Amino acid sequence: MIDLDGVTCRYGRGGGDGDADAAVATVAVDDVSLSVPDGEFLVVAGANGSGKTTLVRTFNGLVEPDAGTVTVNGTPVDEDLVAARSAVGMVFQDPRDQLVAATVGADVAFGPENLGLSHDEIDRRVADALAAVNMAGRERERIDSLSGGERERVAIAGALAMDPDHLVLDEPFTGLDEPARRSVVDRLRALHRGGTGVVVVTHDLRDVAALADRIVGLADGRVAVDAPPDEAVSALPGLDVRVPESGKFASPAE
Ligand SMILES: Nc1ncnc2c1ncn2[C@@H]1O[C@H](COP(=O)(O)OP(=O)(O)OP(=O)(O)O)[C@@H](O)[C@H]1O
Repeated sequence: MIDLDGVTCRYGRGGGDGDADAAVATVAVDDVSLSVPDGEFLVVAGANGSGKTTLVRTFNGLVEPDAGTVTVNGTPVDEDLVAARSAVGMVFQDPRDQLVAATVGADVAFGPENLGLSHDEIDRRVADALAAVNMAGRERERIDSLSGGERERVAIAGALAMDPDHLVLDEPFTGLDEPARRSVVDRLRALHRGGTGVVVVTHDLRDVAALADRIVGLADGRVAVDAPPDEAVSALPGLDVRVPESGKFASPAE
């Protein structure tokens, strides 16, 4: 469970408290309280600059709030960063920011190696994580030989190899063609069914609306919508969020 209580994040204070500094501060996240239960598929939607990335980066301490608290499984994130980062896996907007090794297997193993696990356990986690993104047995392939969709799936596998309770993906469909988008959506559906909590950040709901248990819509750093998809749909276009054309969401069952 991820819990946010009164979280506020600012940029650009320049390290001082004077009026001049305050005048240039951007409030990216403004007094947000939110709980993300284990196993939930949550979509965080909102226009560019509404605070989505900043908000989810507080979930595992990549961004430290200026006010408020974030706890993961009951422990404040700033008291145990390792626990928070083990429980909340993050896949960045551009997988190139995240892929660190030359081959698929070495890349996915990077996180578990830093946890000090045994070789057998690392191998098992890498194999399981690659299977979960439909890339079983491709450990030896070079990252630079992969398509954009495959790189995205390797980035997801790298986060999964940490065995997180929640997987957070920031704009996972950017730059992917339709088959690659569908493949990533299929993987997210399967992960959710397997019990992993999934948080997807997007300004375009078409790919994930049918999977969501709940949609949180941000506007100017505040929660403007917090509802199941069918209820959220009427409010979201007002937040400059692209919704499926029918305005209705398909059943996630298939
Ligand atoms: N490192 C930074 N330094 C200064 N301002 C920042 C920084 N990161 C974000 N901001 C500002 O904070 C606000 C929220 O940005 P954030 O990236 O969290 O929103 P977002 O909804 O994820 O946007 P996008 O969809 O464009 O990624 C914006 O006004 C942005 O310009």
